[in-house]
Amino acid sequence: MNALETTGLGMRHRRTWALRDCSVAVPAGRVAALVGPNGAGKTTLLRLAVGLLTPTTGQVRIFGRPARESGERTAFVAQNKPLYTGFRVSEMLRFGRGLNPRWDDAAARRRLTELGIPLDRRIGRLSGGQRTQVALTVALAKRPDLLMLDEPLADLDPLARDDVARGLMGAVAETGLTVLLSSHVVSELEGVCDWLVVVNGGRVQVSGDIDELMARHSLLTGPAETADALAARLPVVSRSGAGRQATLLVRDDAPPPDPRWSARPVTLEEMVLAYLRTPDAAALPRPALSPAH
Ligand SMILES: Nc1ncnc2c1ncn2[C@@H]1O[C@H](COP(=O)(O)OP(=O)(O)OP(=O)(O)O)[C@@H](O)[C@H]1O
Repeated sequence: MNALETTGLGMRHRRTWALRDCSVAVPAGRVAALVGPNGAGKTTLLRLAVGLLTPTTGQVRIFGRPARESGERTAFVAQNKPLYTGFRVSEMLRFGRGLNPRWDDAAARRRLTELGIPLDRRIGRLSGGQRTQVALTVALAKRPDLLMLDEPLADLDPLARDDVARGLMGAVAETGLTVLLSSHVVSELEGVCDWLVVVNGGRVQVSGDIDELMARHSLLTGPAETADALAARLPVVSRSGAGRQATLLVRDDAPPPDPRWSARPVTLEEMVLAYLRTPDAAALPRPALSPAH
């Protein structure tokens, strides 16, 4: 079962396509990273998925049902962490309890106590990391099956990022929910996320299991004068290097056919950057979508 599935999804604002022909699937139980440069369409995809925007083309399904019917099954933490800064944390919880029939107040209080966040403190007086944790706690207390977060790690120091990432992973382990989070900080997604979606210029470039994707890519280094000949024989994603040495990031796990070249595994960041530098490259075919609805 896919937690999120989009087919031919597009969103146009007047003449600008914020997202085009986007077909992706995030299987249930995954922690998926949504990565792309500024203006790539990440927020648009999340807002469409949560039903806050109506698509211009295509459709979104949440656990097999149209997004607008998913209601209580999804929770969304927007980029600007929409918390009422004048509220105390306890008032925020009371507010959430009143609005959400599935609200788990005991779990929310327990989580905040464990994090050392005082319930009587006003939201506006919390640090950025604490505010993110409160927004995350409120979202988790709704007991969603699919939690979507727009840039939850932005504006946080490394320690706070690590705390937030651990908090998310703990929640996934405890409840089995699916998470989709957008981020610019690719290096910090390693070990947190197990599914990757890359969007660039409104289009999907990559969608798949992170371990499988990394196993299928390698970084080749060798003499620059032979790079053209090698590149003609291999699916090259991006090319770099200066002087006499060239580096090719290829979508291939076989040893290089030229003994003057050496190969090593890619890191997640290298792979993502290679795609972002080459907007025409794509690691698709896409993951299997469920049969046409
Ligand atoms: N309401 C709108 N009206 C016009 N254009 C919009 C609107 N919302 C988004 N866009 C455009 O659509 C594109 C995608 O925007 P989106 O916010 O989805 O990108 P993003 O990947 O989340 O970017 P960032 O990483 O900077 O947050 C951008 O070019 C943006 O300017």
